[in-house]
Amino acid sequence: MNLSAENLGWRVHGHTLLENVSLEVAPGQTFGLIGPNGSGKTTLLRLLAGLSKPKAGRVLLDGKSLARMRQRHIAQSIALVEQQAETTDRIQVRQVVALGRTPFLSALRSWTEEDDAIVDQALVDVDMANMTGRLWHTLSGGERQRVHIARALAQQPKILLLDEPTNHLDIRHQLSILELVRQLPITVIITLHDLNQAMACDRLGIMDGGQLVAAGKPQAVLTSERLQQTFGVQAELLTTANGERLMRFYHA
Ligand SMILES: Nc1ncnc2c1ncn2[C@@H]1O[C@H](COP(=O)(O)OP(=O)(O)OP(=O)(O)O)[C@@H](O)[C@H]1O
Repeated sequence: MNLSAENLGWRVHGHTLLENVSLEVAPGQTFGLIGPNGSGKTTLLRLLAGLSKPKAGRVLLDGKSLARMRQRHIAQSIALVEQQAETTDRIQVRQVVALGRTPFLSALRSWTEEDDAIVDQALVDVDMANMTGRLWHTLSGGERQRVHIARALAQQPKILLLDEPTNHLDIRHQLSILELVRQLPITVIITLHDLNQAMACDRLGIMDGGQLVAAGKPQAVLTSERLQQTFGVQAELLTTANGERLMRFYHA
């Protein structure tokens, strides 16, 4: 499924938080959104998910404006994992993940064994299958993060939007979530602060001061000029024994 944004703008109390942002993410691509704190990444993701209505421009899903689609219909295609998503206290892990199936249930379509299987698989995918009965409020920050990702996976979205999904995770779970995300045959837009991890995306978009200042192949957009201008750092390029390129950063 193709997701695109045309000239998106967003303002709060007279402050412009997003200005003239246009982008297109092709089906199956993993698009990394990077940029300094406060550059507008979360604001943009919320507009792309249809959770906030743009003050200017529009978001298109396979050419159709999100503004014309019902929330339930959007939720059947797009899942968003927010940074500080909260969930009611007395709810078990499996119930949280099962919420991902909500957009598909109705008076005519009740819960089936297939829904159970989808929820089970999502729990396995994020390595939470051994905690299904645990109450939400007893989970650590990283465990909560993984449960929220599982809920989004259970939604079986065609487009998955992830806002810093690795920020609470230990290094093993960071790597496995990023690997999982890259292997999903769906469109993924993911915000990341680790620029070396971002290099593994198919394409990157760089946000700076509410604008998308560059978009394209990682090596084409993460130039030393861009790192200096947008992130205020310099980078040294290192090559590992197996030929992988890594950046080491220091103050500009
Ligand atoms: N409701 C609001 N009212 C006023 N300012 C807001 C509001 N929401 C966001 N902002 C401001 O808009 C800017 C962009 O915020 P946003 O959360 O989109 O940035 P971000 O790139 O996701 O940052 P981070 O990397 O820190 O998560 C920030 O300066 C933030 O303080």
